[in-house]
Amino acid sequence: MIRPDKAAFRDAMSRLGAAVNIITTDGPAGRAGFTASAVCSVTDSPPTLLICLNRSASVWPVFTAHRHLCVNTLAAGQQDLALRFGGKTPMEERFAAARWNDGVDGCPRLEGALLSCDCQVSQVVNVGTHDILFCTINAITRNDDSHGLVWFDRTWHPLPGIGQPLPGIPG
Ligand SMILES: NC(=O)c1ccc[n+]([C@@H]2O[C@H](COP(=O)([O-])OP(=O)(O)OC[C@H]3O[C@@H](n4cnc5c(N)ncnc54)[C@H](O)[C@@H]3O)[C@@H](O)[C@H]2O)c1
Ligand SMILES: Cc1cc2c(cc1C)N(C[C@H](O)[C@H](O)[C@H](O)COP(=O)(O)O)c1[nH]c(=O)[nH]c(=O)c1N2
Repeated sequence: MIRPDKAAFRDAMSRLGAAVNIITTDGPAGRAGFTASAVCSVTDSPPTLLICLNRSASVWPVFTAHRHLCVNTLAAGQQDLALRFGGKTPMEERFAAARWNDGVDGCPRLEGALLSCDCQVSQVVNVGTHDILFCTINAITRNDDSHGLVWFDRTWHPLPGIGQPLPGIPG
């Protein structure tokens, strides 16, 4: 058994494979985006997901000022974007690395993403260092020709395409 200090907690969490997303927003406070793996389905009625955002992130004031955002789930081949949006890089350089379309609420939608969800923030709950943003989904854009991508054990793992099981594992 290991006492769950910060390092032990992170080591344990590194074993939870996760999709990685670029969360974007645009509006009066400007355009902003950050990388998030702490994204999760909450309920299908109404369609809701949650995002955990560290309140110390440079993007926090922008996401707090806006009520809309877009969750762009990275496809295999888009992993460089996760590092660009994962901190320290100036905002214009982050967005310059990819092509974007306007979502229904005006937030940047990533071209070629596995999935993009245009969302409205319905509720915010503070837990420790993070805000949990509960988001109602207004529109979904899917790209079924791309391959999935998982962050597991602090590195990338490409997945097969939609409807294609992993070799050796029955679907
Ligand atoms: N939820 C988050 O805020 C979160 C999640 C993943 C990564 N990150 C950040 O990305 C960078 C690279 O992360 P990594 O996965 O290579 O190694 P890491 O050792 O920093 O993190 C391992 C795992 O611990 C969890 N984690 C990390 N920082 C956290 C935080 N502040 N709050 C809650 N959970 C956290 C995540 O599940 C992460 O995959 C780090 O700076 C990390 O803080 C933050
Ligand atoms: C793979 C991966 C996954 C995550 C992150 C990073 C990386 C590389 N980061 C960190 C987050 O992207 C970073 O803090 C923001 O970009 C803000 O950085 P700046 O404060 O703008 O430099 C992150 N932050 C957060 O608040 N919630 C999350 O779920 C994640 N997940």
